[in-house]
Amino acid sequence: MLELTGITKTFGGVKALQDVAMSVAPGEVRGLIGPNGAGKSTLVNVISGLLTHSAGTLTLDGAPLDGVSAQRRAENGIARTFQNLRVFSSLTVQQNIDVASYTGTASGRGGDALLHEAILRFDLADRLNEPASSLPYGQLRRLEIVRALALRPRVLMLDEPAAGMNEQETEALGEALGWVRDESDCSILVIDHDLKFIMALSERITVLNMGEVIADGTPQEVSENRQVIDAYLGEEEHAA
Ligand SMILES: Nc1ncnc2c1ncn2[C@@H]1O[C@H](COP(=O)(O)OP(=O)(O)OP(=O)(O)O)[C@@H](O)[C@H]1O
Repeated sequence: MLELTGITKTFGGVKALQDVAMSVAPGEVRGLIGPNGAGKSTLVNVISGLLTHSAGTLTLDGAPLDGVSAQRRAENGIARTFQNLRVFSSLTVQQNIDVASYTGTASGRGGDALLHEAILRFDLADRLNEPASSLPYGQLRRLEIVRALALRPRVLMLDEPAAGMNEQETEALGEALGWVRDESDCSILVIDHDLKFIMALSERITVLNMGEVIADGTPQEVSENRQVIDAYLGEEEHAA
């Protein structure tokens, strides 16, 4: 269980996060949505240890993460992808995955069979021996996710995985992530602006606005929440 209490992050005078509380249960998919600048990426950066929070506490399975380096957190099972792609373009797809496998704790969670299945589900099996630089954009994004899965994470954080994908690619991505949700005990925290995608995938959703949590609930609960409609969804999405 990943647990955040009172998380605050300031950049100079800007309060990017204010008193944020959130928990992600084992195996749960939690969506994180909100308008541009709401603090979503900052929150993922704080959880992964790229940024140090200004106040509050975060724990993984009861153990405090405060002061634990980003690398250590990754070794302890917190994996992530970035808004901008960060694969090793001169290595093959397989090598990219292997590097992550060696880096991970490989403590037995998941196992090779699960990783093999992930390569199939994320539609990379035909491209394993090709350099990552030869992959089209959608496949590169999927490679990033499989590489993160190769770390055998307990918590996988995805920062806008569907960004730049067409409807078909987004649908396929949603199906593959649904498989991760159903077949592994890995929790997923996913940011995206594609509401159809996020509503279908997430069991619970946290909504941030100007650094504060304004709603936390099932997709249906948050889509009917007046504050969320006013701050982010708008009447049209609500009606849809
Ligand atoms: N390194 C930084 N230095 C100064 N301000 C920052 C920094 N990173 C983020 N901010 C500010 O913190 C706030 C939250 O930004 P953040 O990128 O977390 O929002 P977001 O919800 O992820 O937005 P988007 O949906 O556009 O990606 C914004 O006001 C942003 O300008």
